[in-house]
Amino acid sequence: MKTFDDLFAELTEKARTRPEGSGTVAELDAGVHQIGKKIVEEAAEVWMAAEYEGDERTSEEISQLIYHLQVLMVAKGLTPADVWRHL
Ligand SMILES: N=c1c2ncn([C@@H]3O[C@H](COP(=O)(O)OP(=O)(O)OP(=O)(O)O)[C@@H](O)[C@H]3O)c2ncn1[C@@H]1O[C@H](COP(=O)(O)O)[C@@H](O)[C@H]1O
Repeated sequence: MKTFDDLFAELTEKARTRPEGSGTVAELDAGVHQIGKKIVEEAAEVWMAAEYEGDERTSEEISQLIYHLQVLMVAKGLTPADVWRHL
């Protein structure tokens, strides 16, 4: 099972090597404005899933929100430690 740190390392590597067909690379190239829109969209999907769609769907939507948050972190050059220090 992939952890937050595993995914972050994978996305950081994708940003560095820019493999063909990577959705992460495409999203990074689209820029912070587009990534931000995906975050807002996924956050709304988490909310709707939590109210109406059950635990499995909610978990899936949360994973997608985490993914897009991580893409934003990579785009901005932020590390998990930059975030954790605010918790
Ligand atoms: N975990 C994710 C992940 N979560 C979400 N997404 C993207 O975010 C999109 C979800 O947004 P949408 O709501 O538009 O998609 P959807 O098809 O409507 O899905 P639902 O919300 O309806 O479930 C997906 O289609 C993916 O493009 C992800 N894309 C990639 N990853 C992981 O990131 C890693 C690198 O991926 P690549 O850069 O594509 O190689 C791999 O380990 C992937 O598993």
